[in-house]
Amino acid sequence: MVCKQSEKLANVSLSGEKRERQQYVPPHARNRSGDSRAFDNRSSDGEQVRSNYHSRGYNSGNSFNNGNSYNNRGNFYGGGNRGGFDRSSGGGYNRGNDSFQKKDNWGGSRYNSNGGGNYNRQDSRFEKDPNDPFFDRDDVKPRDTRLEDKLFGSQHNTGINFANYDDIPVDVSGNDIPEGIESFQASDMDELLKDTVTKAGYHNPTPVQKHSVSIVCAGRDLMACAQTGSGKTAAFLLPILSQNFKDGPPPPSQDYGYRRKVEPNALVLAPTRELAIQIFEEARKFSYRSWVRPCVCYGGQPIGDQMRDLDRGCGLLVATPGRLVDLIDRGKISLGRIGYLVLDEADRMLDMGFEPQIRRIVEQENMPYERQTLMFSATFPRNIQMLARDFLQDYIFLAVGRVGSTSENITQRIEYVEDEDKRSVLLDILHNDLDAAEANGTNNLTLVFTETKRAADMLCEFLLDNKFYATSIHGDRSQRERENALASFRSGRTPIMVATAVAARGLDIPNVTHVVNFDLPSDIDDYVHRIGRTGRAGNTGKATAFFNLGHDKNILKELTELLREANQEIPTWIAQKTREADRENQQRSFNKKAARGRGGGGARFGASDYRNETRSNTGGGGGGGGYNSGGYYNGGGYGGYNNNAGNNNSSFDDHWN
Ligand SMILES: Nc1ncnc2c1ncn2[C@@H]1O[C@H](COP(=O)(O)OP(=O)(O)OP(=O)(O)O)[C@@H](O)[C@H]1O
Repeated sequence: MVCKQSEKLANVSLSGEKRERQQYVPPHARNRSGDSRAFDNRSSDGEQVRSNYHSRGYNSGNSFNNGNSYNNRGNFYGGGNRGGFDRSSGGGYNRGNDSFQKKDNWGGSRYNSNGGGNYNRQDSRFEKDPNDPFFDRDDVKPRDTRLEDKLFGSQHNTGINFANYDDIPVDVSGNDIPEGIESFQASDMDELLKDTVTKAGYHNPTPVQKHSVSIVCAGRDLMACAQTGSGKTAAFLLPILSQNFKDGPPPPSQDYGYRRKVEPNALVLAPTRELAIQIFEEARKFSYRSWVRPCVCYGGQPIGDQMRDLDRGCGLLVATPGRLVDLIDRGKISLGRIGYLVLDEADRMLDMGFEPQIRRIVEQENMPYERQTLMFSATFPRNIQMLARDFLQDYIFLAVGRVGSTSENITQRIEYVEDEDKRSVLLDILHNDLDAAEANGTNNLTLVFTETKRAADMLCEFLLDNKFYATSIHGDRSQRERENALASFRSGRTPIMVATAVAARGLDIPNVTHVVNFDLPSDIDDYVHRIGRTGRAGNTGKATAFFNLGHDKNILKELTELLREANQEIPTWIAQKTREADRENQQRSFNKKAARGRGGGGARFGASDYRNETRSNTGGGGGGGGYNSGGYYNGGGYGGYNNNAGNNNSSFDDHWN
């Protein structure tokens, strides 16, 4: 089906001459003098546009140089002492300042691999100020106003509906659930972190943060599910960093020599490179002035650069699974000191086929059994709950709203559009967006999703031919191109980005006011994540989906449920199309969704803590026995599941086996 659609797109794109394509005038713009407002605002002729496209969209390398954050960080920490092997220059906190000398043993004076950041600048900007509330704390670096501007300068503003998050019902289940925090300031979080949180403009915690801070600080494992854009990143970073700040840096490794491994204390696994970079940037922000030095490792970039950066110290590592395995194989990283493991968007990692790598990282390396494990996503299908069973111990399940639901901050519209009309309808939408942006004087961004990489490229080309500034992001583009495209979109230079699923998860881009599903995904969870790129942090957004029975009938029922649940308008044609799709579905012998364990018709799997579902289904009792994931850990049997079942007095057994 996808192929068919691509062919159709190809026909439009390739068969028409360029001039012909440029002659397209969308219906609402007809009879106007000059139909090229999309570009006319910026450029007066088509040729210029094309060159603008190259300089703005694809080749604008400048802006995302800061994506290579570890290179930039040379400016902030240690001023380019990349080697880190040089004791005299690479050490953490080796300044002549008394209060810092005390700590020179923990900052990683050799290789810095205990997580201490380098801090050896002889610069008056970095001298401690006696009026600083943290003056007496040896583990807190002096302020750096330039870095503050960089980290906290462009805060993401929360929207008018931010307070409404508190109205979303919260379901917390498990043993001995700690009380959620009321506010960051009244919580037990480390004082330095409280200060940083305020600098970051976080005045009130979101519901997922209220609970996760107390749960993680209480030393518990957590499986958390909350709607897109509701602050899950800080929900895991804040308690981990707070605990790290309180615990102080680990003792230096006894292992000296050039083969010495980097031993982070916290590991965050993310499915995509861009998401890993984004989490890393958040970690950098929240670890400001602390001993924790975050690093990021992901594919598509020279591994040597990443290894050198790791040598400078790494307390918290954000990584994509493939690159992490590579670094482990090269003997660069040891997981022997991991105290916190986070699987962000774990369901997506499994969809992408990362399960073997994840299982290897978690089960077959030397990761301590006594770690805390946290899993976060807006959706939790069956396969991910099974992973939770294997990796988490006596965990608390936290759901803010129904698992897999969409935020009411997003106004969703479903349009019935045949394939051959999609481009024309899209142009109408983009013109309307442009009108709205002009009227409001805002810089609105529109994200358009296609199903295939080829379709993304062709649609981007088509938009450029129609004088819209657009760029594209997908897995066939080089990492540099991907990062440039994202930076160009983020900055508003190309306010339209055509993307595949690679941009569906986790990306937090302010001003994305409209998400268009040019092609609907086949999985409803993907739809939830895609539209979640707008309407974040209490801001409002729009999502439009092009639906047609040829492609999308499998998703229709779940889509309708989702719309109803989020109080969205349900178009009248949907009832009729649902009946048609039902008739067809009944005739099909194989139901893909059922194969994935979603269960047709009723509530989707994972709508609540699965342990409870199982308990009520089986009548409880049992416990223990059951699952043994293979005994990678000393003492036989990864005890999490058995433990959990036993403590809960609930029964996982037959359901999981
Ligand atoms: N307590 C808070 N106060 C103000 N802003 C916040 C708060 N928590 C998070 N934010 C902001 O909200 C935005 C969305 O947060 P985040 O990216 O963590 O959402 P998410 O739940 O992980 O979304 P997704 O499911 O798409 O990954 C970010 O810009 C973040 O800075």
